[in-house]
Amino acid sequence: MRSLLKSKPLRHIASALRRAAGRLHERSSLRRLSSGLLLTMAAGLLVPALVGVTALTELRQKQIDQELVDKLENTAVLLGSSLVVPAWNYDIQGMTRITEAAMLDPQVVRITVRDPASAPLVSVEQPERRRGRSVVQRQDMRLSGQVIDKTEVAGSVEIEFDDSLAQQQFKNDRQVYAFILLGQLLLSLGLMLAALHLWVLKPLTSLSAFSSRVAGGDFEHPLDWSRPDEIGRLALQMDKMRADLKTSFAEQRAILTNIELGVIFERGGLIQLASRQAERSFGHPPGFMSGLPILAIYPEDARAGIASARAMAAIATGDGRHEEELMLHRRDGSQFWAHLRVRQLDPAQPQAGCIWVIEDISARKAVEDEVNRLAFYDPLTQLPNRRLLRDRLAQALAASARSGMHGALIFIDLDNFKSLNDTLGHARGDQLLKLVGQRLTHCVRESDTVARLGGDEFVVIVQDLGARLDECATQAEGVGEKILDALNQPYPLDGHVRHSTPSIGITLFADDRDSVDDLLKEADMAMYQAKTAGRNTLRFFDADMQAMLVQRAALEEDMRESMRLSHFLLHYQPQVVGSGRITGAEVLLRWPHPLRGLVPPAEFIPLAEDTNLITALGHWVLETACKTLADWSAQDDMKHLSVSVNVSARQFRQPHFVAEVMSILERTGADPHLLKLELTESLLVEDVEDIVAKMSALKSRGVGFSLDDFGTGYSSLAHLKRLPLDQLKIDQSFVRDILTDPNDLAIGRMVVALADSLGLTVIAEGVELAAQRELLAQIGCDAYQGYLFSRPLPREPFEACCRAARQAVA
Ligand SMILES: Nc1nc2c(ncn2[C@@H]2O[C@@H]3COP(=O)(O)O[C@H]4[C@@H](O)[C@H](n5cnc6c(=O)[nH]c(N)nc65)O[C@@H]4COP(=O)(O)O[C@H]3[C@H]2O)c(=O)[nH]1
Repeated sequence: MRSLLKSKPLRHIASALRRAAGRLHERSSLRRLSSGLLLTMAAGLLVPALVGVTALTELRQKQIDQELVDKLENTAVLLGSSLVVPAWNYDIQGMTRITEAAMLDPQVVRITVRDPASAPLVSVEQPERRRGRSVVQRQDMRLSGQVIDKTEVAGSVEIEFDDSLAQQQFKNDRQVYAFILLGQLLLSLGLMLAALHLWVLKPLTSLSAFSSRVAGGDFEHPLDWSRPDEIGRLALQMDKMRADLKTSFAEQRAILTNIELGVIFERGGLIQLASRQAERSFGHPPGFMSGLPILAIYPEDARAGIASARAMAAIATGDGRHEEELMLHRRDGSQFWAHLRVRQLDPAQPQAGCIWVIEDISARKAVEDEVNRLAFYDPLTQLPNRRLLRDRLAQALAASARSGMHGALIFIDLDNFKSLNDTLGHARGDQLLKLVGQRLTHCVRESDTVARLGGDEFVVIVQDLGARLDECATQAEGVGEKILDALNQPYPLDGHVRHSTPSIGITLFADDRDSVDDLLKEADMAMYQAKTAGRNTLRFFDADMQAMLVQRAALEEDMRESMRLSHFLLHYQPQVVGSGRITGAEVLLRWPHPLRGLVPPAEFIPLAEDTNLITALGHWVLETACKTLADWSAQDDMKHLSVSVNVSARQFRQPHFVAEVMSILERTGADPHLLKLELTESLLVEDVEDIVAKMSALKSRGVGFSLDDFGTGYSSLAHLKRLPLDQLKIDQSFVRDILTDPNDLAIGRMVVALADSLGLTVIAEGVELAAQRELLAQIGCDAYQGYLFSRPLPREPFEACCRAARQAVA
């Protein structure tokens, strides 16, 4: 076989087939199928043909060889017969003629005639030797019959054949066989290929194109074939599959288009398919999500990496599913809350991809946020409320215990907010609270917490102020001062500028040993200390404050009890002109406490103001003072005396204050001209219109007004000019050092000058020394009040004092 293949034509065929096969191999799979079939068919035809040709040529070779042998033998016999007589006669010429005639056969190469003793008689040889094999035949020449009686050997003849002609003949035959074989092969192959192309390859090519169209999503064009054979059945089945696919794709698309969830099919990190809702959720036009990396749905910041890594890791290491709620990224860069569920199609084959189901939960989150906001935030200021504050404080304490860093809890209460709210109205009060919240937020870092406890109470948690207590205290004080300054700035409310001040209490924390409640209580107590210290200031908490607070609560209770039992008293302190003539008295409230003795008003008046007991208490003071006035009007030596009554800002701001005073005056029969109301400067901070109106109403009935503590507050000249005042009172803080402190003296002078310019009288309080009185007289002060003349006294001793003074002057 190998030798056969080495023959040239077959080599050509084989190499041509190989080339054809090679070319076919490079083509599509269908081409590979056809080249495979072609090779198989060629081999199937070629092998039996080669075997047949081989057998045939071998047979032919034998046949030619045999023919040569037969011919040689026949020629030898014939030649022997022809030469026997000449040989017997020793006729050389005759033998030569015969042999030369025999030599005409091209296959005969040599003829040698020998005598009986084998001596050559005639020998003829072709001049040119052939190249083939030599075959020699020797034939005895026997004479018998007609010439002699017995058989005699006349000699022998030797004939030599060359087989080259026979071999040539064989070659020619073989070529003919090869050409016949080749022709048959090519014809068969051609016919088979034509049949294969027509019946198999062409339909397969059409089916392949059809399946490519279906694979590309074209389900619309059916395969309209009617062939009864196997390929026809295959085509029918494929078309049925197309129809089924069309239906199921239509169903799938209907689901993907109408489902309210976003569905993404992802493989190898790329989005293969996205539902319409997914495209809508992410803000992509239809079809635009396919091909995008799945990471594109995550926000671009650092959380995205973490979130996506979390999802991938959970899918890879878990049971092939992952679920979480997180923010996802829209095409326009905005973000939305989503519930994300990721499932692997086949956990055994991660490369098969995942289904991502995305539910836009923005609306639900918004509701949750709203609920959360309502539960944890103050609706007015949008600041954390008490509940959230407690939670944040607990977290801050835990964090402080972990880090060893100190923090501070700052309690802020607005001074006089209640009266401001009452006089300005709730809308403006709310506006003020909002501004306070905003200012507080600007005073601290974003990580700190500003909360509103309710009313005018705010709390700030400041963290990480330092590892040392002193360092922390300094920092906290800085924050407190900043808050104090910020809240002292004027508040623009509906076109009017208002003022408000805070009292601030600060407590520090360094670990979680103190409970949330303890800390809040401490900061609250510190804030009260700030209030007691005169407001608009800040105080740190210390342990004594606890006791003080308890005492304060008890005091409030006692005060209510004393009011019920009418235990309060009025003391009268003389007001004098010149060297000692008493013109009137300031009534000063006294509280004889069953256990504590006489409690000074400086201790209980602020508490009465904070608890609003001052309104009832003030009413009682006014009524009692007016009764005294009425009593004195019946006494000749007392009827000229005026009475000054302290009126707290809260009391004055009562809407019915004017009516209340009128009604008391009427009821008691007191002369309004002898009643002087002492207002504090701090009253003038808010709603001057209302104050002017009330004062004017009372003034028109004869009631006089004195401005108490003048010089300590905020009164502006513009305000003062509008108030129907009668008197300015130089505060005792300026009188105390007026002899030694040039500033205090200058203030005294300024008050007198101001009073002159406004047409008011001036009274100095806290005059303890004659030198003080003299100096005050020198600078133009009209009246005096102080221990130099008398301490505040109960009514009877006061009356006795007045009478004694009258007699002394007389
Ligand atoms: N060191 C010193 N002090 C002198 C001298 N002369 C008088 N004082 C005190 O100075 C205070 C004067 O009253 P104020 O400035 O109206 O200040 C009053 C007033 O603002 C308030 N207050 C007293 N009674 C009433 C009241 O009935 N109603 C209201 N709203 N406040 C009152 O309590 C404050 C304190 O009253 P008090 O403790 O009675 O204190 C009184 C009086 O005892 C002196 O020479 N030296």
